[in-house]
Amino acid sequence: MSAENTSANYHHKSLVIGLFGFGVVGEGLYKVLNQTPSLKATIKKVCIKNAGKPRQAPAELFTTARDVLLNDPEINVIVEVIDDSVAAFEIVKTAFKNGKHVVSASKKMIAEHLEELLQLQQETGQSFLYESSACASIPVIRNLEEYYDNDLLHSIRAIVNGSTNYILTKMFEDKLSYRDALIQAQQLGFAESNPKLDVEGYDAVNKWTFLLTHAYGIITNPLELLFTGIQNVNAFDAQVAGEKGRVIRLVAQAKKLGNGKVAAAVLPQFITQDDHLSFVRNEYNGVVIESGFADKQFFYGKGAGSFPTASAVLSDISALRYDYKYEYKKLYHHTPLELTNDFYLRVYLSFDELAEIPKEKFEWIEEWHAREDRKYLVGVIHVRHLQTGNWWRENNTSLILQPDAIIENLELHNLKKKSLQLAGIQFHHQFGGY
Ligand SMILES: NC(=O)C1=CN([C@@H]2O[C@H](COP(=O)(O)OP(=O)(O)OC[C@H]3O[C@@H](n4cnc5c(N)ncnc54)[C@H](OP(=O)(O)O)[C@@H]3O)[C@@H](O)[C@H]2O)C=CC1
Ligand SMILES: N[C@@H](CC=O)C(=O)O
Repeated sequence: MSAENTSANYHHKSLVIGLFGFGVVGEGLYKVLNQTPSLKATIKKVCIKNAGKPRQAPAELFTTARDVLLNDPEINVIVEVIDDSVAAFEIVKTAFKNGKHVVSASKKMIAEHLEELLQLQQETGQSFLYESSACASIPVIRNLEEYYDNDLLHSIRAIVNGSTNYILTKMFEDKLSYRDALIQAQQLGFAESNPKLDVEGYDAVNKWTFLLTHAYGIITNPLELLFTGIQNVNAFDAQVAGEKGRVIRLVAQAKKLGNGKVAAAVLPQFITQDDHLSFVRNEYNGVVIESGFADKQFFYGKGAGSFPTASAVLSDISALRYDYKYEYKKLYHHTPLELTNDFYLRVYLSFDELAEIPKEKFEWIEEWHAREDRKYLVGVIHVRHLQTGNWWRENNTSLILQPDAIIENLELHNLKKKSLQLAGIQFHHQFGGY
């Protein structure tokens, strides 16, 4: 080991930080760092957008000129926690080119530019750490990166968005209206500046995009993945869930299929009481990993908010003291796995008018209920029928995955045969010979 690399030197490596953003996360980090003197990391300058805003920190710390931070040779770490993904990408690119390590919380920026960011990291050799952008306080990226071998990771199911989980909990446990629950999520600092990103599933799918890279070496674009948010989940769905002893959560999932490819989606799902995710309430996140020999493991922690997010940023800053970098092992050192859209989902669909549902797209329908106010069915459908159409998001239609939603081809044949035998007659009656 060279002189520079002794543990004593790691300990004394001084980190001089240029911080971008002083909102929920940035201010949280400022406070957390002030309480962690042992880290020997100091914020030299903070770049914000609006000079006139009152700040709980000395005025001389702030600037609106980004180059003051990016061109300062003493600053060796840029921490980027702003809410503008376009500006964030420019900041991160310049920071790399100027020889600075980067810690970021901007999941939208990371998901949309992952390939370019990977290339820049390779070209410049700088560290780029972004643990806080996935599940805030839960160290899921480092665990996926360091612990699980590609071959052993059978599946991951996770609640990765704190705001939607908070809204669902408040709506269905405390009977708060959707609007009031969202306002609370905003006031508590959980929601994105544009809350559409949370409630319509963009934030969760952004996170899932790069978690798939760390889990399976998959590089994809958020819009390639099948996703929606909680915008269509309604009181009727909650009532059906309650009758069956389930809760509804927005779940990101990925499963390695028998053919070695990975099925992935981010959709609302009914969660049974014995599922670890049923335990995840309010702004908490949870991750259930199923692997070859360990069986199930469950990670749980706060998925949004000032200090929980700042704690992950702090941990990334601390990791820079020993030059930690993600190795993207599944991408560079293993054979990366491929995403597939060739699988089936078992879904619940509630709607006003049956005429608006393309029944012919279903392989089969297992349940059908018509109530006074609304109707619902449970059936099995190929993913391509959801990816190529918007009908399941429109006309007040709500789609929620059944608990064991992903069905592979082989399994399908057996299930189909059995279900046709059991449900075929009833099915004909309900749909007039369909
Ligand atoms: N809140 C949370 O729980 C979590 C948030 N994140 C992510 O962290 C990031 C920050 O979120 P959050 O703190 O909640 O957002 P806030 O809206 O609370 O704060 C955003 C900050 O960014 C600053 N800003 C915006 N544009 C620029 C720019 N071009 N240059 C410099 N500063 C700029 C704003 O400046 P000004 O103060 O002048 O307006 C503000 O200080 C986002 O990417 C978010 O997705 C990640 C995990 C959890
Ligand atoms: N808006 C996000 C914040 C953390 O990533 C969420 O609600 O999860």
